Amino acid sequence: MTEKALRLGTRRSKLAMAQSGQVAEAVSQVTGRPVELVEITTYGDVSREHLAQIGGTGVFVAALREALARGEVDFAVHSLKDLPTTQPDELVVAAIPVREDPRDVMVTRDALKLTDLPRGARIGTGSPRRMAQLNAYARSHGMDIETVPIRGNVDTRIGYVRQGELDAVVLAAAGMNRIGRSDEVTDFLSVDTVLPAPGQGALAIECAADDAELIAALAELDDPFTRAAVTAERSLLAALEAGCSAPVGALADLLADGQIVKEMRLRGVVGSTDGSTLVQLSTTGPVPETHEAAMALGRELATEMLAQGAAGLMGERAQ
Ligand SMILES: NCc1[nH]cc(CCC(=O)O)c1CC(=O)O
Repeated sequence: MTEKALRLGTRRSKLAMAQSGQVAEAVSQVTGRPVELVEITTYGDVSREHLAQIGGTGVFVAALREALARGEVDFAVHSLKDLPTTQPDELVVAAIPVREDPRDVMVTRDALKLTDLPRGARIGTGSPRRMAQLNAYARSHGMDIETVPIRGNVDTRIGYVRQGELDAVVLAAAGMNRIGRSDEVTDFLSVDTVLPAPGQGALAIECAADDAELIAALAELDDPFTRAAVTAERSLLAALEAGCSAPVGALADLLADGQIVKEMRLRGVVGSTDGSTLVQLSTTGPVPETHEAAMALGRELATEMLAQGAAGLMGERAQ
């Protein structure tokens, strides 16, 4: 007897379809049930032009959440970095699987590395976080670059390089991996150069808070270390009172002594998009074993960053 299929609500973009497809397989394995993809078309998908005006990736998350709340689908997969830090009561993030590569990468013309880009190189990115850190790096390394605000999906962004309009574009390694285009990456940016967005590379699997059976099954896909890390990163973001378009980077990782995990380190950065000012701090503590402990790690670092002037850098937006 075959069990009734679980319905996974997904956007139809290449990235969304790729990550939903991968999670569908894993969920099918742990539940023993088939998983059916249900495409949710959002206003943002229909009109890219309007997306900038109606507020970025939040609209996609909102549409999926509405479908979940209406019971049209059983669960949804989000890129954690696009997920608002506030959690609606009726929904729960039932699993955060092991994180992919959190780094940002570049696709450049002639396969150049960041350090080899010529004077006046034009680097496309719509992210104030990426702009701030690339411009700060250029300033401190005597480089002359220009960050150019761009938008669009992976194809559009890489297209600017292929067509010769830009020398480089910045993307997330995880996205490139998930859509099977990591071979086009020409430089992996060190997190010391560009700290990724809070939650970058991680996925959130969300379902209704009262679906106890599904929550229990999805819990098998949860990675507690990834969950602790992204919780700390997102707590930092929330405590800075910043949104997903703020110039904030955060990355938590484990410090190990040989095989033995000792501590969790949380790094944070906020900057002005021209790179003239960066507030960059890190803190280290015991690996958080509870949600509250992970939240506290993020709040502590935020307090220190605010004391060093982070608040004044938060208002900036991509032009
Ligand atoms: N803002 C768009 C977005 N949201 C999630 C990813 C892929 C990486 C991830 O899952 O963290 C991307 C693409 C990018 O930033 O290049």
